[in-house]
Amino acid sequence: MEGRRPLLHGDRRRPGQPRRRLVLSPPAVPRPADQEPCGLLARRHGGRHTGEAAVSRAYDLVVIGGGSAGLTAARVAAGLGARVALVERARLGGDCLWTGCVPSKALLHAAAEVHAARRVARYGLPAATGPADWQAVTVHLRAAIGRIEPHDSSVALERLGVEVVHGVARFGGPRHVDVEGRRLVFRHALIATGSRPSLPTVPGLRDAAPLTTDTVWDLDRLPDRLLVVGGGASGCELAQAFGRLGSHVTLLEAERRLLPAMDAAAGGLLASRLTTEGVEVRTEGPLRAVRLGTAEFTDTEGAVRTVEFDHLLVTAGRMPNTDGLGLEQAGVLTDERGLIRADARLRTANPRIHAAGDVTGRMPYTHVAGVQAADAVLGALLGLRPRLDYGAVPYVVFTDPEVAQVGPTAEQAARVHGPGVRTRLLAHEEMDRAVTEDATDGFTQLVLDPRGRILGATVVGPRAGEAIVELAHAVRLRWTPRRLAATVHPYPTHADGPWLAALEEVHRALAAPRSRVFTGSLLRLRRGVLR
Ligand SMILES: Cc1cc2nc3c(=O)[nH]c(=O)nc-3n(C[C@H](O)[C@H](O)[C@H](O)COP(=O)(O)OP(=O)(O)OC[C@H]3O[C@@H](n4cnc5c(N)ncnc54)[C@H](O)[C@@H]3O)c2cc1C
Ligand SMILES: NC(=O)c1ccc[n+]([C@@H]2O[C@H](COP(=O)([O-])OP(=O)(O)OC[C@H]3O[C@@H](n4cnc5c(N)ncnc54)[C@H](O)[C@@H]3O)[C@@H](O)[C@H]2O)c1
Repeated sequence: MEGRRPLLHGDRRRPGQPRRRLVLSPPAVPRPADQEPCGLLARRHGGRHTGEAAVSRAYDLVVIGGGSAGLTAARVAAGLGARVALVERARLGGDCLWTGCVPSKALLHAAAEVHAARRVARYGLPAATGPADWQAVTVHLRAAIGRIEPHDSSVALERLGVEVVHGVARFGGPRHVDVEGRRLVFRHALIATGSRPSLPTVPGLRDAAPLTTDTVWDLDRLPDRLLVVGGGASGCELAQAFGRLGSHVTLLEAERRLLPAMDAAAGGLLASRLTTEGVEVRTEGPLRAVRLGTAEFTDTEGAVRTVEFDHLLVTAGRMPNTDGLGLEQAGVLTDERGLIRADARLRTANPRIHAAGDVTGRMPYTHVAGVQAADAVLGALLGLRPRLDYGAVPYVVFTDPEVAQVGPTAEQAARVHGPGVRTRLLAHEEMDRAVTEDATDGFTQLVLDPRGRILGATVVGPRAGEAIVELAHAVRLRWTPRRLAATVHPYPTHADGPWLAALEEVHRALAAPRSRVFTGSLLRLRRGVLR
Protein backbone atom coordinates (compact mmCIF):
# COMPACT_ATOMS: atom_id res chain seq x y z
CA MET A 1 0.00 0.00 0.00
CA GLU A 2 1.28 3.45 -0.87
CA GLY A 3 1.46 6.11 1.84
CA ARG A 4 1.51 3.84 4.89
CA ARG A 5 0.64 5.42 8.25
CA PRO A 6 3.56 5.11 10.63
CA LEU A 7 1.50 5.11 13.82
CA LEU A 8 -0.64 2.22 12.76
CA HIS A 9 2.26 0.30 11.41
CA GLY A 10 4.80 1.04 14.15
CA ASP A 11 5.68 -2.37 15.51
CA ARG A 12 7.26 -2.35 18.94
CA ARG A 13 6.85 1.15 20.35
CA ARG A 14 4.93 4.16 19.16
CA PRO A 15 7.19 7.13 18.48
CA GLY A 16 7.34 9.44 21.48
CA GLN A 17 5.49 7.06 23.77
CA PRO A 18 7.12 7.20 27.23
CA ARG A 19 8.24 4.01 28.86
CA ARG A 20 5.91 3.37 31.76
CA ARG A 21 8.16 1.56 34.15
CA LEU A 22 11.92 1.27 34.42
CA VAL A 23 13.26 -1.98 35.80
CA LEU A 24 16.35 -1.00 37.74
CA SER A 25 17.46 -4.42 38.89
CA PRO A 26 17.49 -6.72 35.87
CA PRO A 27 14.96 -9.53 36.11
CA ALA A 28 16.04 -13.09 35.41
CA VAL A 29 15.08 -14.25 31.92
CA PRO A 30 12.09 -16.41 32.88
CA ARG A 31 11.84 -19.89 31.41
CA PRO A 32 8.58 -21.52 30.53
CA ALA A 33 8.99 -23.70 33.63
CA ASP A 34 9.07 -20.58 35.83
CA GLN A 35 5.70 -19.43 34.67
CA GLU A 36 2.57 -19.61 36.69
CA PRO A 37 0.41 -22.65 36.07
CA CYS A 38 -2.37 -22.01 33.59
CA GLY A 39 -5.12 -22.99 36.06
CA LEU A 40 -4.10 -20.29 38.50
CA LEU A 41 -3.88 -17.75 35.71
CA ALA A 42 -7.22 -18.78 34.32
CA ARG A 43 -8.89 -18.27 37.69
CA ARG A 44 -7.21 -14.94 38.17
CA HIS A 45 -8.47 -13.78 34.82
CA GLY A 46 -12.04 -14.80 35.34
CA GLY A 47 -12.17 -18.34 33.87
CA ARG A 48 -14.66 -20.72 35.49
CA HIS A 49 -13.99 -24.40 35.90
CA THR A 50 -17.51 -25.69 35.90
CA GLY A 51 -17.07 -28.12 33.01
CA GLU A 52 -19.09 -25.75 30.79
CA ALA A 53 -17.16 -22.99 29.06
CA ALA A 54 -18.05 -19.49 30.35
CA VAL A 55 -19.25 -17.46 27.35
CA SER A 56 -18.40 -13.77 27.10
CA ARG A 57 -19.95 -11.03 24.98
CA ALA A 58 -18.59 -11.13 21.41
CA TYR A 59 -15.25 -9.42 20.88
CA ASP A 60 -14.57 -7.40 17.74
CA LEU A 61 -11.18 -9.08 17.68
CA VAL A 62 -9.59 -11.98 19.53
CA VAL A 63 -5.83 -12.12 19.02
CA ILE A 64 -4.05 -15.40 19.70
CA GLY A 65 -0.41 -14.84 20.61
CA GLY A 66 1.27 -11.91 22.34
CA GLY A 67 4.46 -11.60 20.27
CA SER A 68 5.42 -8.88 17.77
CA ALA A 69 2.37 -9.54 15.58
CA GLY A 70 -0.22 -10.06 18.31
CA LEU A 71 0.85 -7.06 20.40
CA THR A 72 0.72 -4.73 17.41
CA ALA A 73 -2.67 -6.08 16.36
CA ALA A 74 -4.11 -5.58 19.83
CA ARG A 75 -2.73 -2.03 20.13
CA VAL A 76 -3.98 -1.01 16.69
CA ALA A 77 -7.43 -2.53 17.23
CA ALA A 78 -7.79 -0.93 20.68
CA GLY A 79 -6.71 2.38 19.15
CA LEU A 80 -9.62 2.07 16.72
CA GLY A 81 -11.99 1.63 19.66
CA ALA A 82 -12.58 -2.09 19.13
CA ARG A 83 -13.37 -4.58 21.89
CA VAL A 84 -10.19 -6.69 21.90
CA ALA A 85 -8.95 -9.72 23.80
CA LEU A 86 -5.40 -11.00 23.47
CA VAL A 87 -4.63 -14.56 24.55
CA GLU A 88 -1.05 -15.50 25.48
CA ARG A 89 0.02 -18.88 26.84
CA ALA A 90 3.46 -17.88 28.06
CA ARG A 91 5.14 -14.46 28.17
CA LEU A 92 3.90 -11.32 26.46
CA GLY A 93 6.62 -10.10 24.13
CA GLY A 94 7.12 -13.38 22.30
CA ASP A 95 10.24 -14.58 20.57
CA CYS A 96 11.61 -11.16 19.68
CA LEU A 97 11.75 -9.87 23.24
CA TRP A 98 12.77 -12.99 25.15
CA THR A 99 14.73 -15.28 22.85
CA GLY A 100 15.19 -13.50 19.50
CA CYS A 101 16.01 -9.97 18.40
CA VAL A 102 16.56 -8.35 21.79
CA PRO A 103 18.90 -10.82 23.52
CA SER A 104 20.76 -11.58 20.27
CA LYS A 105 21.41 -7.91 19.50
CA ALA A 106 22.43 -7.28 23.12
CA LEU A 107 24.79 -10.26 22.91
CA LEU A 108 26.29 -8.98 19.66
CA HIS A 109 26.82 -5.57 21.25
CA ALA A 110 28.65 -7.10 24.25
CA ALA A 111 30.72 -9.23 21.87
CA ALA A 112 31.63 -6.22 19.72
CA GLU A 113 32.89 -4.36 22.79
CA VAL A 114 34.98 -7.35 23.86
CA HIS A 115 36.33 -7.67 20.31
CA ALA A 116 37.32 -4.00 20.30
CA ALA A 117 39.02 -4.40 23.67
CA ARG A 118 41.09 -7.27 22.26
CA ARG A 119 42.34 -5.00 19.47
CA VAL A 120 43.42 -1.89 21.38
CA ALA A 121 47.11 -2.86 21.51
CA ARG A 122 47.63 -0.98 18.26
CA TYR A 123 46.81 2.22 20.14
CA GLY A 124 49.29 1.44 22.91
CA LEU A 125 46.82 0.10 25.44
CA PRO A 126 46.89 -3.37 27.01
CA ALA A 127 44.71 -5.71 24.97
CA ALA A 128 42.02 -7.79 26.69
CA THR A 129 42.71 -11.52 26.63
CA GLY A 130 40.86 -14.67 27.73
CA PRO A 131 37.16 -15.39 27.75
CA ALA A 132 34.57 -12.78 28.73
CA ASP A 133 32.64 -13.13 31.99
CA TRP A 134 29.43 -14.82 30.81
CA GLN A 135 27.51 -13.84 33.96
CA ALA A 136 28.34 -10.19 33.33
CA VAL A 137 27.27 -10.55 29.70
CA THR A 138 23.92 -12.01 30.74
CA VAL A 139 23.35 -9.09 33.12
CA HIS A 140 23.53 -6.86 30.04
CA LEU A 141 21.10 -9.09 28.09
CA ARG A 142 18.60 -9.17 30.96
CA ALA A 143 18.82 -5.43 31.44
CA ALA A 144 17.98 -4.87 27.75
CA ILE A 145 15.00 -7.22 27.99
CA GLY A 146 13.93 -5.67 31.29
CA ARG A 147 13.88 -2.17 29.82
CA ILE A 148 11.70 -3.15 26.86
CA GLU A 149 9.41 -5.62 28.63
CA PRO A 150 7.16 -3.04 30.39
CA HIS A 151 6.04 -1.75 27.01
CA ASP A 152 4.80 -5.25 26.08
CA SER A 153 3.29 -6.04 29.50
CA SER A 154 -0.33 -6.76 30.46
CA VAL A 155 -0.39 -3.47 32.37
CA ALA A 156 0.54 -1.50 29.24
CA LEU A 157 -2.01 -3.36 27.11
CA GLU A 158 -4.79 -3.09 29.65
CA ARG A 159 -4.15 0.64 29.90
CA LEU A 160 -4.91 0.78 26.16
CA GLY A 161 -8.15 -1.11 26.72
CA VAL A 162 -7.01 -4.59 25.64
CA GLU A 163 -8.24 -7.50 27.74
CA VAL A 164 -5.32 -9.86 28.30
CA VAL A 165 -6.27 -13.50 28.79
CA HIS A 166 -3.55 -15.86 30.01
CA GLY A 167 -3.74 -19.44 28.83
CA VAL A 168 -3.59 -21.73 25.81
CA ALA A 169 -6.08 -20.77 23.10
CA ARG A 170 -7.82 -23.30 20.89
CA PHE A 171 -10.56 -22.71 18.35
CA GLY A 172 -13.73 -24.54 19.30
CA GLY A 173 -15.56 -23.50 16.11
CA PRO A 174 -15.50 -20.88 13.35
CA ARG A 175 -16.54 -18.05 15.70
CA HIS A 176 -15.08 -18.87 19.10
CA VAL A 177 -11.86 -19.62 20.92
CA ASP A 178 -11.64 -21.59 24.16
CA VAL A 179 -9.08 -20.64 26.79
CA GLU A 180 -8.78 -22.67 29.97
CA GLY A 181 -12.52 -23.22 30.31
CA ARG A 182 -13.53 -19.80 29.06
CA ARG A 183 -15.19 -19.21 25.68
CA LEU A 184 -14.31 -16.07 23.72
CA VAL A 185 -16.78 -15.38 20.92
CA PHE A 186 -15.39 -13.20 18.15
CA ARG A 187 -16.41 -11.28 15.07
CA HIS A 188 -12.82 -11.50 13.89
CA ALA A 189 -9.77 -13.38 15.09
CA LEU A 190 -6.08 -13.10 14.36
CA ILE A 191 -3.73 -16.06 14.55
CA ALA A 192 -0.34 -14.72 15.64
CA THR A 193 1.09 -17.79 17.32
CA GLY A 194 4.61 -17.46 15.88
CA SER A 195 7.15 -20.21 15.41
CA ARG A 196 9.68 -22.29 17.32
CA PRO A 197 13.10 -23.75 16.50
CA SER A 198 13.02 -26.93 14.45
CA LEU A 199 15.53 -29.75 14.84
CA PRO A 200 16.61 -31.63 11.72
CA THR A 201 16.08 -35.38 11.79
CA VAL A 202 19.61 -36.53 12.52
CA PRO A 203 20.55 -39.71 14.44
CA GLY A 204 21.64 -38.90 18.00
CA LEU A 205 20.73 -35.20 17.79
CA ARG A 206 17.85 -35.18 20.25
CA ASP A 207 19.78 -37.36 22.73
CA ALA A 208 22.56 -34.76 22.69
CA ALA A 209 20.05 -32.25 24.17
CA PRO A 210 21.08 -29.48 21.77
CA LEU A 211 20.69 -25.85 22.64
CA THR A 212 18.37 -23.78 20.48
CA THR A 213 17.68 -20.06 20.33
CA ASP A 214 15.02 -20.75 22.98
CA THR A 215 17.53 -22.12 25.50
CA VAL A 216 20.99 -20.75 24.67
CA TRP A 217 20.30 -17.74 26.91
CA ASP A 218 20.07 -20.03 29.94
CA LEU A 219 23.71 -21.22 29.69
CA ASP A 220 25.43 -20.80 33.02
CA ARG A 221 28.89 -20.43 31.51
CA LEU A 222 30.54 -19.62 28.23
CA PRO A 223 30.99 -22.83 26.20
CA ASP A 224 34.62 -23.83 25.51
CA ARG A 225 33.90 -25.58 22.21
CA LEU A 226 30.61 -24.62 20.61
CA LEU A 227 29.29 -26.25 17.45
CA VAL A 228 26.65 -24.13 15.71
CA VAL A 229 24.59 -26.07 13.16
CA GLY A 230 23.02 -23.82 10.50
CA GLY A 231 24.64 -20.79 8.88
CA GLY A 232 21.52 -18.65 8.42
CA ALA A 233 20.93 -15.38 10.24
CA SER A 234 20.74 -16.90 13.73
CA GLY A 235 23.74 -19.17 13.25
CA CYS A 236 26.01 -16.43 11.85
CA GLU A 237 25.06 -13.87 14.51
CA LEU A 238 25.49 -16.30 17.40
CA ALA A 239 28.67 -17.91 16.02
CA GLN A 240 30.34 -14.51 15.75
CA ALA A 241 29.11 -13.37 19.17
CA PHE A 242 30.25 -16.51 21.03
CA GLY A 243 33.55 -16.54 19.11
CA ARG A 244 34.29 -12.95 20.09
CA LEU A 245 33.40 -13.63 23.72
CA GLY A 246 35.97 -16.42 23.83
CA SER A 247 34.38 -19.74 22.79
CA HIS A 248 36.05 -21.86 20.14
CA VAL A 249 33.24 -21.96 17.57
CA THR A 250 32.66 -24.24 14.58
CA LEU A 251 29.87 -23.14 12.25
CA LEU A 252 28.44 -25.91 10.09
CA GLU A 253 26.21 -25.05 7.13
CA ALA A 254 24.64 -27.60 4.79
CA GLU A 255 24.86 -25.35 1.72
CA ARG A 256 28.06 -24.22 0.03
CA ARG A 257 27.92 -20.75 1.57
CA LEU A 258 26.77 -18.90 4.65
CA LEU A 259 23.45 -17.02 4.41
CA PRO A 260 22.49 -19.11 1.38
CA ALA A 261 19.27 -17.17 0.81
CA MET A 262 21.16 -13.88 0.43
CA ASP A 263 23.66 -12.45 -2.07
CA ALA A 264 26.47 -14.97 -2.73
CA ALA A 265 29.29 -12.45 -2.30
CA ALA A 266 27.86 -11.35 1.05
CA GLY A 267 27.97 -14.90 2.43
CA GLY A 268 31.54 -15.33 1.15
CA LEU A 269 32.70 -12.09 2.70
CA LEU A 270 31.13 -12.94 6.04
CA ALA A 271 32.73 -16.41 5.98
CA SER A 272 36.18 -14.94 5.49
CA ARG A 273 35.64 -12.39 8.29
CA LEU A 274 34.48 -15.11 10.70
CA THR A 275 37.45 -17.28 9.73
CA THR A 276 39.84 -14.36 10.38
CA GLU A 277 38.29 -14.02 13.83
CA GLY A 278 38.92 -17.71 14.59
CA VAL A 279 35.53 -19.28 13.83
CA GLU A 280 35.91 -22.55 11.95
CA VAL A 281 33.49 -22.18 9.05
CA ARG A 282 32.45 -25.47 7.40
CA THR A 283 30.13 -24.84 4.48
CA GLU A 284 30.47 -28.36 3.30
CA GLY A 285 27.39 -30.40 4.01
CA PRO A 286 24.62 -31.16 6.47
CA LEU A 287 25.00 -32.61 9.92
CA ARG A 288 24.67 -36.41 9.55
CA ALA A 289 24.94 -37.84 13.07
CA VAL A 290 25.78 -36.90 16.65
CA ARG A 291 27.29 -39.16 19.26
CA LEU A 292 29.11 -38.50 22.55
CA GLY A 293 30.27 -34.96 21.93
CA THR A 294 31.15 -35.60 18.29
CA ALA A 295 29.21 -34.45 15.25
CA GLU A 296 29.56 -36.02 11.83
CA PHE A 297 29.02 -34.39 8.47
CA THR A 298 29.95 -35.24 4.91
CA ASP A 299 32.29 -32.81 3.16
CA THR A 300 32.19 -31.66 -0.48
CA GLU A 301 34.23 -34.72 -1.58
CA GLY A 302 31.83 -37.08 0.17
CA ALA A 303 34.28 -37.87 2.99
CA VAL A 304 32.89 -38.17 6.51
CA ARG A 305 34.30 -35.44 8.80
CA THR A 306 33.91 -35.01 12.53
CA VAL A 307 33.80 -32.04 14.90
CA GLU A 308 34.12 -32.34 18.66
CA PHE A 309 32.08 -30.05 20.86
CA ASP A 310 31.09 -29.34 24.46
CA HIS A 311 27.87 -27.56 23.49
CA LEU A 312 25.79 -27.96 20.39
CA LEU A 313 23.55 -25.12 19.21
CA VAL A 314 21.06 -25.84 16.44
CA THR A 315 19.93 -22.87 14.33
CA ALA A 316 18.60 -24.80 11.36
CA GLY A 317 15.29 -23.03 10.79
CA ARG A 318 11.92 -22.76 12.52
CA MET A 319 8.47 -24.34 12.41
CA PRO A 320 5.08 -22.65 12.90
CA ASN A 321 3.07 -22.95 16.12
CA THR A 322 -0.14 -24.27 14.60
CA ASP A 323 -0.54 -27.69 16.20
CA GLY A 324 -3.24 -27.98 18.84
CA LEU A 325 -4.95 -24.75 17.74
CA GLY A 326 -8.18 -26.45 16.63
CA LEU A 327 -7.76 -25.09 13.10
CA GLU A 328 -10.00 -27.76 11.62
CA GLN A 329 -12.92 -26.68 13.79
CA ALA A 330 -12.29 -23.09 12.71
CA GLY A 331 -12.09 -23.95 9.01
CA VAL A 332 -8.52 -22.64 8.71
CA LEU A 333 -6.15 -24.45 6.35
CA THR A 334 -2.40 -25.00 6.64
CA ASP A 335 0.21 -26.08 4.09
CA GLU A 336 2.39 -29.18 4.30
CA ARG A 337 4.81 -27.38 6.68
CA GLY A 338 1.98 -26.35 9.02
CA LEU A 339 2.09 -22.68 7.94
CA ILE A 340 -1.29 -20.95 7.85
CA ARG A 341 -2.61 -20.57 4.32
CA ALA A 342 -3.63 -16.93 3.86
CA ASP A 343 -4.23 -14.68 0.87
CA ALA A 344 -2.45 -11.41 0.10
CA ARG A 345 -4.73 -9.65 2.61
CA LEU A 346 -3.81 -12.25 5.24
CA ARG A 347 -7.29 -13.79 5.29
CA THR A 348 -7.32 -17.51 6.02
CA ALA A 349 -9.78 -20.01 4.53
CA ASN A 350 -12.20 -18.72 7.19
CA PRO A 351 -12.65 -15.06 6.14
CA ARG A 352 -13.35 -14.06 9.77
CA ILE A 353 -9.88 -15.22 10.74
CA HIS A 354 -6.64 -13.52 9.66
CA ALA A 355 -3.04 -14.55 10.32
CA ALA A 356 0.13 -12.50 10.82
CA GLY A 357 3.77 -12.97 11.74
CA ASP A 358 6.00 -16.04 11.61
CA VAL A 359 2.98 -18.35 11.48
CA THR A 360 2.40 -17.21 7.88
CA GLY A 361 6.00 -18.05 6.86
CA ARG A 362 6.24 -14.82 4.84
CA MET A 363 9.47 -12.98 5.72
CA PRO A 364 9.72 -14.01 9.37
CA TYR A 365 10.96 -10.76 10.88
CA THR A 366 9.60 -8.58 13.66
CA HIS A 367 9.04 -5.55 11.44
CA VAL A 368 7.07 -7.68 8.98
CA ALA A 369 5.03 -9.26 11.78
CA GLY A 370 4.03 -5.80 13.01
CA VAL A 371 3.04 -4.50 9.59
CA GLN A 372 1.12 -7.66 8.71
CA ALA A 373 -0.72 -7.46 12.02
CA ALA A 374 -1.73 -3.83 11.50
CA ASP A 375 -2.80 -4.60 7.92
CA ALA A 376 -4.84 -7.60 9.05
CA VAL A 377 -6.62 -5.49 11.69
CA LEU A 378 -7.41 -2.71 9.22
CA GLY A 379 -8.71 -5.31 6.78
CA ALA A 380 -10.77 -7.21 9.34
CA LEU A 381 -12.25 -4.32 11.33
CA LEU A 382 -12.52 -1.57 8.73
CA GLY A 383 -12.66 -3.50 5.48
CA LEU A 384 -9.58 -1.68 4.16
CA ARG A 385 -7.28 -3.44 1.74
CA PRO A 386 -3.71 -2.62 2.68
CA ARG A 387 -1.19 -4.79 0.85
CA LEU A 388 2.41 -5.16 1.90
CA ASP A 389 5.00 -4.99 -0.89
CA TYR A 390 7.30 -7.77 0.31
CA GLY A 391 9.73 -6.95 -2.50
CA ALA A 392 10.53 -3.65 -0.79
CA VAL A 393 10.97 -4.95 2.77
CA PRO A 394 14.57 -4.74 3.97
CA TYR A 395 16.15 -7.24 6.35
CA VAL A 396 19.46 -7.30 8.13
CA VAL A 397 21.84 -9.83 9.61
CA PHE A 398 23.53 -8.02 12.50
CA THR A 399 26.96 -9.58 12.21
CA ASP A 400 30.09 -7.46 11.77
CA PRO A 401 30.01 -6.55 8.94
CA GLU A 402 26.23 -6.24 8.82
CA VAL A 403 24.56 -7.83 5.80
CA ALA A 404 21.44 -6.01 4.59
CA GLN A 405 19.19 -6.86 1.69
CA VAL A 406 16.10 -5.49 0.03
CA GLY A 407 14.35 -7.00 -2.97
CA PRO A 408 15.89 -9.78 -5.02
CA THR A 409 19.59 -10.58 -5.31
CA ALA A 410 21.06 -10.32 -8.82
CA GLU A 411 20.67 -14.11 -9.27
CA GLN A 412 17.03 -14.06 -8.21
CA ALA A 413 16.24 -11.00 -10.35
CA ALA A 414 17.81 -12.57 -13.44
CA ARG A 415 15.57 -15.61 -13.01
CA VAL A 416 12.49 -13.35 -13.14
CA HIS A 417 13.52 -10.50 -15.46
CA GLY A 418 16.00 -12.28 -17.75
CA PRO A 419 19.40 -11.22 -19.02
CA GLY A 420 18.55 -7.48 -19.05
CA VAL A 421 19.15 -7.34 -15.29
CA ARG A 422 22.35 -5.42 -14.41
CA THR A 423 24.19 -4.65 -11.21
CA ARG A 424 26.17 -1.62 -10.06
CA LEU A 425 28.76 -2.47 -7.44
CA LEU A 426 30.58 -0.08 -5.17
CA ALA A 427 33.45 -1.65 -3.19
CA HIS A 428 33.76 0.01 0.17
CA GLU A 429 37.44 0.78 -0.44
CA GLU A 430 35.87 3.64 -2.40
CA MET A 431 33.92 4.88 0.62
CA ASP A 432 35.92 7.23 2.84
CA ARG A 433 33.96 6.56 6.02
CA ALA A 434 34.75 2.87 5.70
CA VAL A 435 38.44 3.75 5.16
CA THR A 436 38.56 5.95 8.27
CA GLU A 437 37.12 3.08 10.32
CA ASP A 438 39.37 0.46 8.73
CA ALA A 439 36.18 -1.35 7.70
CA THR A 440 36.51 -1.61 3.93
CA ASP A 441 35.48 -5.29 3.87
CA GLY A 442 32.13 -4.60 2.29
CA PHE A 443 30.20 -3.40 -0.70
CA THR A 444 26.99 -1.83 -1.91
CA GLN A 445 25.33 -3.46 -4.88
CA LEU A 446 22.31 -2.17 -6.76
CA VAL A 447 20.28 -4.61 -8.83
CA LEU A 448 18.71 -2.84 -11.83
CA ASP A 449 15.87 -4.10 -13.98
CA PRO A 450 16.07 -3.94 -17.80
CA ARG A 451 14.58 -0.40 -17.65
CA GLY A 452 17.29 0.74 -15.24
CA ARG A 453 15.08 0.92 -12.13
CA ILE A 454 16.35 -0.25 -8.75
CA LEU A 455 14.82 -3.67 -8.10
CA GLY A 456 16.93 -4.71 -5.15
CA ALA A 457 20.13 -4.03 -3.26
CA THR A 458 22.67 -5.59 -0.93
CA VAL A 459 24.83 -3.66 1.51
CA VAL A 460 27.60 -5.31 3.51
CA GLY A 461 29.44 -3.18 6.04
CA PRO A 462 29.05 -1.26 9.28
CA ARG A 463 25.58 0.32 9.60
CA ALA A 464 24.35 -1.58 6.54
CA GLY A 465 21.03 -1.88 8.39
CA GLU A 466 20.71 1.89 8.32
CA ALA A 467 22.05 2.35 4.78
CA ILE A 468 19.57 -0.16 3.33
CA VAL A 469 16.58 1.94 4.37
CA GLU A 470 16.91 4.50 1.60
CA LEU A 471 17.38 1.68 -0.88
CA ALA A 472 14.11 0.22 0.37
CA HIS A 473 12.48 3.57 -0.46
CA ALA A 474 14.08 3.42 -3.88
CA VAL A 475 12.80 -0.10 -4.52
CA ARG A 476 9.30 0.69 -3.27
CA LEU A 477 9.03 3.84 -5.34
CA ARG A 478 10.67 2.24 -8.43
CA TRP A 479 13.43 4.84 -8.51
CA THR A 480 16.27 4.90 -10.99
CA PRO A 481 19.81 5.54 -9.67
CA ARG A 482 19.49 9.08 -11.11
CA ARG A 483 16.57 9.77 -8.78
CA LEU A 484 18.51 8.46 -5.80
CA ALA A 485 21.64 10.37 -6.77
CA ALA A 486 19.72 13.66 -6.85
CA THR A 487 19.61 13.84 -3.03
CA VAL A 488 22.87 15.16 -1.58
CA HIS A 489 24.28 12.93 1.18
CA PRO A 490 26.53 14.16 4.02
CA TYR A 491 30.23 13.26 3.91
CA PRO A 492 31.59 10.93 5.22
CA THR A 493 28.79 8.57 6.21
CA HIS A 494 27.88 4.94 5.70
CA ALA A 495 24.91 6.23 3.70
CA ASP A 496 27.50 7.25 1.11
CA GLY A 497 27.50 3.64 -0.17
CA PRO A 498 24.06 3.80 -1.84
CA TRP A 499 24.69 7.37 -2.99
CA LEU A 500 28.11 6.68 -4.52
CA ALA A 501 26.80 3.53 -6.21
CA ALA A 502 23.94 5.56 -7.71
CA LEU A 503 26.29 8.39 -8.76
CA GLU A 504 28.64 5.87 -10.36
CA GLU A 505 25.72 4.57 -12.43
CA VAL A 506 24.77 8.14 -13.45
CA HIS A 507 28.35 9.04 -14.41
CA ARG A 508 28.75 5.86 -16.45
CA ALA A 509 25.50 6.61 -18.24
CA LEU A 510 26.81 10.11 -19.04
CA ALA A 511 30.07 8.66 -20.37
CA ALA A 512 28.29 6.10 -22.60
CA PRO A 513 28.69 6.64 -26.38
CA ARG A 514 25.03 7.66 -26.89
CA SER A 515 25.24 10.33 -24.21
CA ARG A 516 28.66 11.43 -25.51
CA VAL A 517 27.12 12.31 -28.87
CA PHE A 518 24.79 14.70 -27.07
CA THR A 519 27.26 16.08 -24.49
CA GLY A 520 29.97 16.40 -27.18
CA SER A 521 27.66 18.47 -29.42
CA LEU A 522 26.66 20.66 -26.50
CA LEU A 523 30.31 21.24 -25.56
CA ARG A 524 31.22 22.21 -29.12
CA LEU A 525 28.26 24.57 -29.30
CA ARG A 526 29.19 26.26 -25.98
CA ARG A 527 32.82 26.57 -27.12
CA GLY A 528 31.57 28.38 -30.23
CA VAL A 529 29.33 30.72 -28.23
CA LEU A 530 31.82 31.53 -25.43
CA ARG A 531 34.94 31.77 -27.59
C1 LIG B 1 17.81 -15.58 17.51
C2 LIG B 1 16.82 -14.76 16.74
C3 LIG B 1 17.12 -13.46 16.43
C4 LIG B 1 16.19 -12.70 15.71
N1 LIG B 1 16.54 -11.42 15.38
C5 LIG B 1 15.69 -10.67 14.66
C6 LIG B 1 16.03 -9.34 14.32
O1 LIG B 1 17.10 -8.84 14.66
N2 LIG B 1 15.14 -8.61 13.60
C7 LIG B 1 13.94 -9.14 13.20
O2 LIG B 1 13.17 -8.44 12.55
N3 LIG B 1 13.58 -10.41 13.53
C8 LIG B 1 14.44 -11.18 14.24
N4 LIG B 1 14.07 -12.45 14.59
C9 LIG B 1 12.75 -12.96 14.18
C10 LIG B 1 11.65 -12.44 15.13
O3 LIG B 1 11.98 -12.78 16.46
C11 LIG B 1 10.32 -13.07 14.74
O4 LIG B 1 10.07 -12.87 13.37
C12 LIG B 1 9.15 -12.45 15.52
O5 LIG B 1 9.38 -12.52 16.90
C13 LIG B 1 7.84 -13.16 15.17
O6 LIG B 1 6.79 -12.60 15.91
P1 LIG B 1 5.38 -13.36 15.99
O7 LIG B 1 4.48 -12.44 16.72
O8 LIG B 1 4.99 -13.86 14.68
O9 LIG B 1 5.65 -14.64 16.88
P2 LIG B 1 6.17 -14.82 18.37
O10 LIG B 1 7.00 -13.70 18.82
O11 LIG B 1 6.76 -16.19 18.42
O12 LIG B 1 4.84 -14.76 19.25
C14 LIG B 1 3.90 -15.79 19.23
C15 LIG B 1 3.27 -15.86 20.60
O13 LIG B 1 2.13 -16.72 20.54
C16 LIG B 1 2.05 -17.47 21.72
N5 LIG B 1 1.24 -18.65 21.44
C17 LIG B 1 1.50 -19.67 20.58
N6 LIG B 1 0.49 -20.55 20.55
C18 LIG B 1 -0.44 -20.08 21.42
C19 LIG B 1 -1.72 -20.56 21.82
N7 LIG B 1 -2.26 -21.68 21.34
N8 LIG B 1 -2.41 -19.83 22.74
C20 LIG B 1 -1.90 -18.68 23.25
N9 LIG B 1 -0.70 -18.19 22.89
C21 LIG B 1 0.02 -18.89 21.98
C22 LIG B 1 3.52 -17.78 22.04
O14 LIG B 1 3.68 -18.09 23.41
C23 LIG B 1 4.18 -16.45 21.65
O15 LIG B 1 4.30 -15.57 22.74
C24 LIG B 1 14.96 -13.24 15.32
C25 LIG B 1 14.65 -14.57 15.66
C26 LIG B 1 15.56 -15.32 16.36
C27 LIG B 1 15.22 -16.74 16.71
N1 LIG C 1 18.77 -10.38 12.09
C1 LIG C 1 17.60 -10.96 11.87
O1 LIG C 1 16.65 -10.36 11.38
C2 LIG C 1 17.42 -12.37 12.29
C3 LIG C 1 18.36 -13.01 13.08
C4 LIG C 1 18.15 -14.33 13.43
C5 LIG C 1 17.01 -14.99 12.99
N2 LIG C 1 16.13 -14.33 12.23
C6 LIG C 1 14.93 -15.00 11.74
O2 LIG C 1 14.73 -16.22 12.40
C7 LIG C 1 14.46 -17.25 11.46
C8 LIG C 1 15.26 -18.47 11.85
O3 LIG C 1 16.64 -18.25 11.63
P1 LIG C 1 17.60 -19.46 11.41
O4 LIG C 1 18.96 -18.91 11.16
O5 LIG C 1 17.42 -20.46 12.49
O6 LIG C 1 16.99 -20.18 10.14
P2 LIG C 1 17.31 -20.04 8.57
O7 LIG C 1 16.29 -20.86 7.91
O8 LIG C 1 17.48 -18.63 8.21
O9 LIG C 1 18.74 -20.75 8.40
C9 LIG C 1 18.92 -22.11 8.70
C10 LIG C 1 20.19 -22.59 8.04
O10 LIG C 1 20.47 -23.90 8.53
C11 LIG C 1 20.92 -24.70 7.46
N3 LIG C 1 20.66 -26.10 7.80
C12 LIG C 1 19.45 -26.72 7.87
N4 LIG C 1 19.62 -28.01 8.23
C13 LIG C 1 20.95 -28.21 8.41
C14 LIG C 1 21.74 -29.34 8.77
N5 LIG C 1 21.20 -30.52 9.04
N6 LIG C 1 23.09 -29.19 8.85
C15 LIG C 1 23.65 -27.97 8.58
N7 LIG C 1 22.95 -26.89 8.22
C16 LIG C 1 21.61 -26.99 8.14
C17 LIG C 1 20.13 -24.20 6.27
O11 LIG C 1 20.79 -24.50 5.05
C18 LIG C 1 20.08 -22.69 6.53
O12 LIG C 1 21.15 -21.99 5.93
C19 LIG C 1 14.86 -16.74 10.10
O13 LIG C 1 13.82 -16.95 9.22
C20 LIG C 1 15.11 -15.27 10.28
O14 LIG C 1 14.14 -14.55 9.60
C21 LIG C 1 16.31 -13.05 11.85
